[in-house]
Amino acid sequence: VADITPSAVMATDNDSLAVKLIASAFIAVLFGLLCLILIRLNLKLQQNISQREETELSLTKLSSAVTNSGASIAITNTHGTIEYVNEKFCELTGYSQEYVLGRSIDILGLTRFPDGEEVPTWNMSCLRDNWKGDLLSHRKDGSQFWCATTISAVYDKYQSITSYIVSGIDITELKETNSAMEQLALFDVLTGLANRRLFIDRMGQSIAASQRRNTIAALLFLDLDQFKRINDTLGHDAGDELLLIVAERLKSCVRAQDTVARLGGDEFTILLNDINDVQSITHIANQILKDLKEPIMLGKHEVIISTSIGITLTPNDSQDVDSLMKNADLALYHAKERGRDGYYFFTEELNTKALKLLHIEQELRHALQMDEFSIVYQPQVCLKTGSISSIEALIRWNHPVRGEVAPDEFIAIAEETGLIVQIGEWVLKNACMQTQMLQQLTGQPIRVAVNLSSRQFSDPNLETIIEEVLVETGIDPTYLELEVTESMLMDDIDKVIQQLNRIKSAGITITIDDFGSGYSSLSYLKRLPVDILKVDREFVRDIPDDLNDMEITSAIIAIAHKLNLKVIAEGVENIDQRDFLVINKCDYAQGYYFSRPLTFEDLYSFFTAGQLKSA
Ligand SMILES: Nc1nc2c(ncn2[C@@H]2O[C@@H]3COP(=O)(O)O[C@H]4[C@@H](O)[C@H](n5cnc6c(=O)[nH]c(N)nc65)O[C@@H]4COP(=O)(O)O[C@H]3[C@H]2O)c(=O)[nH]1
Repeated sequence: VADITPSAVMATDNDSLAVKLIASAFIAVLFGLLCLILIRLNLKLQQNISQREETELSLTKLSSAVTNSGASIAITNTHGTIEYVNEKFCELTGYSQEYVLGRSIDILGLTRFPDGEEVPTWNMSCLRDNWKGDLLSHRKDGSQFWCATTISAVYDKYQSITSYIVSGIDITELKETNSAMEQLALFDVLTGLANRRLFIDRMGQSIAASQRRNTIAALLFLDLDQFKRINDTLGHDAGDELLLIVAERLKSCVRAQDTVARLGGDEFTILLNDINDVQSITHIANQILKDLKEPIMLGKHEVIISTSIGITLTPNDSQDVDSLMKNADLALYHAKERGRDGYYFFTEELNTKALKLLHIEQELRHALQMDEFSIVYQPQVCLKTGSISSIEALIRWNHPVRGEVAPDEFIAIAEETGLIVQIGEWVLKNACMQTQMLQQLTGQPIRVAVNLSSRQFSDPNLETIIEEVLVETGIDPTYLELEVTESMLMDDIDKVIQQLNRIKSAGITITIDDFGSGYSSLSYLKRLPVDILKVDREFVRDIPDDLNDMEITSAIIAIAHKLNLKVIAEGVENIDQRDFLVINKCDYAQGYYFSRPLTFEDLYSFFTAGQLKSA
């Protein structure tokens, strides 16, 4: 039975209030906790949202960077199957996205040049590291382009490759510019043959290879014998065409492993590699000589050329590029000296001769600087009057150690080295100056004869030099005589005639020296504007013992007179020779019989004392 007394009722009310209070407190705590959790959850959620937003933003940025990148980008799986390409890829390759997705990256036909190394295979682990290189790739239309490519592997958290990113930039233009520059730097523009730089580089390789493989390499220097004449007469275009034809013919004479180069002008060089015997070289040299002699059509003109070849071998002659070049040049020079249209192998004797030549050349240069040259004069006598008609200037070299050196010992070397041009100018100037002085001292109209060498005669500055000397020394041109030899006049007769005419028009006398010793052709003699013929010493020497010489001498005198030319005989040593010349109406004579060559001082005394033997 329930206690329903008032006190009992009051107690019951108090208990339920307490319970209620506790319950409400509990609920409040619970609610508070819930709120806290909710707040924290909300915070976390907000954090996540902003993180996600950030990630999304950076993904958008990245994707936009990839999509709009100036580089072509493709993403493939580990087998090279394309999963993504950007716009630039489509622009560069000509493929649409739809076409390439799901296809292999091999559609680009990526290959690697020039070393021939192939692009790494896609499914191989060799791509762990990034790969960079230039690839020759193919567009959809088949055209090729050079691509500077980077292939990077993408890894997952377990360090396994999940995909590859292939990015590339078109560098075709750059490659083309580079190869054009390389072409210019290493190849001859006209013929497309190797130029000097490339040839020297190849020589270095050949020298090394011949040592390694125990074989011979041969270096051939070629010089076209008539190139200058063809260039001068038919013009430079014809000359260029000729060089192109020669280049083709030379290439056809050699094997694939050989190098043909053009060093400049008409200088060609050939490098023959892996030669086992010298016969193979002579065989090729003969083939070149034969092939180059085949007629060549230059416009309407058919020309026939020949060549001279100098050959040197490595390792036999040298293993040094410079020495081999010098050797081949020397051998070429010798081949030309021996009469052109032939080949000559370098020998050690050639080298010794060249070294000697070099030494004398240095000495001659020094002699010019140190004033070691002087001039002696040999009187030339008029056989009719017995008076001195002129004097011949003859150079002497007063060597500080060797004493007086005769011109026969150094003129040829000076000629060979080209120094004769400077030496000849020195003689011309000093001979004119001293003759002018002699004229003033003696009051006599003395003419001076100066020898011209062939190099001087073909020097384009000769006429200017003569003019300058005439002005500088003040000598009247009618007192200057120039002695040229027959061989100098043979080269290009029409040009020579014009040149002689110009010199003669100034009033200068022209004499053909050593007449009879060379080619002596009467037909050309008739055309040449010369004044005097000088009978070579050889014909005078054996007069009166040698009947032949006497007949030749008298014939030369007669012919010269028929052509209205004067005659002078040189090397007159005795009275019999003089008498013979007088009887045969020779105009002038020169020789020890009248006087030896004299120094300027002796010549002056000679004039003043009248020591001349009666002519
Ligand atoms: N046996 C003999 N010889 C005689 C007689 N009379 C003169 N001689 C020599 O014969 C040479 C004549 O000169 P050349 O025929 O022009 O021959 C010259 C000339 O070709 C060349 N030469 C000399 N001086 C010069 C020069 O200034 N310039 C050039 N380019 N050549 C020169 O050197 C050659 C030799 O000159 P040199 O030794 O001075 O020799 C001179 C002279 O000394 C004689 O009666 N008997």
